Amino acid sequence: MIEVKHLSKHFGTQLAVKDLSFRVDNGQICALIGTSGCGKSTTLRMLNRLIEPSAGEIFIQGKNVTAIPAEQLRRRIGYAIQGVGLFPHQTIARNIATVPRLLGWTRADTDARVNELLSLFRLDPATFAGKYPHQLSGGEQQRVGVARALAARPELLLMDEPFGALDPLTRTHLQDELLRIQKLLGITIIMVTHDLEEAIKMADIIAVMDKGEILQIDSPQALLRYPRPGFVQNLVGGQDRSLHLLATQTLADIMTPVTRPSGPAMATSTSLRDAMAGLIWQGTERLTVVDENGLVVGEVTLENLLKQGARP
Ligand SMILES: Nc1ncnc2c1ncn2[C@@H]1O[C@H](COP(=O)(O)OP(=O)(O)OP(=O)(O)O)[C@@H](O)[C@H]1O
Repeated sequence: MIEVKHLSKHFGTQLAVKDLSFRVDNGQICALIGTSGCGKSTTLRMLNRLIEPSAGEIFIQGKNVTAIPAEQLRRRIGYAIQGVGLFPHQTIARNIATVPRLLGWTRADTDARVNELLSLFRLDPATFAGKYPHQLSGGEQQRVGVARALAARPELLLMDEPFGALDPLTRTHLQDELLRIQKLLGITIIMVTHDLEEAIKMADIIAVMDKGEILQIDSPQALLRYPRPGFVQNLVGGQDRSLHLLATQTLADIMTPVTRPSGPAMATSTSLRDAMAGLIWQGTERLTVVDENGLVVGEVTLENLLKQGARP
């Protein structure tokens, strides 16, 4: 668990981050979202002490991190940034091995970890380990950047717009990959984004920041249903708010249990947004929900879907 209490940062006379307090439980993903210059990156960089706070405290698993030497702390916290920052003259394997090598892992343990991470990110070790960063696509490089951040099994992963520079398809794909890996490893993630859709898809809790302050911190659904008037409402209140709301739930959340099929089959994990698109596309008003073995477990009607996306 990571807890931040009254965290502030001055740059000269400018107060870039003002009295932030929040908490992220183990295994959760927290997204910091807000307009450019609102203090997201500064907040993230104070968590691993790349920037020293002007005031406030940070606790990781109940321990005040100011008591931990910054170097040691950074090795316990993974950090992945937009544009990756891979070392251009080192192979992919060596890039990923950076922190394990600093920590003095044995060659065998380091090699095994590199192979494990490459496989986890669906990059064939035999093909990729010996390549150099410039020989990889942007999406592949970004995966290596995240793999490197995870190499020493950190308890916390900080990500600063990790998918910012990618095309929408690659971006969606990498978001799915990261969610899969995060579930597998149970790691805690704090990510900076300026993309509401990304925050809704990835995060358990979203902190909306403006001018150095957190204006609201809530689950995606609560944020969309009950945004605070003003900045937050403007951020989430566009015409696609109903679609965002639908994206926060899956068929498993709203299905009526049945055992007989009554329409096109969709998996329990399908988001209501995708289900709605599927029904519109197929021109039908009822769908069948199936589990991972293809067994019928429920049904959902278009009427029911519409209610979920309606104004609260
Ligand atoms: N090292 C620094 N020295 C002086 N001012 C800084 C420094 N780093 C950030 N700032 C200022 O602090 C404010 C917050 O910057 P920060 O990078 O945290 O914003 P951000 O929300 O991450 O923005 P973006 O989305 O554009 O990256 C900005 O006004 C910025 O100009």
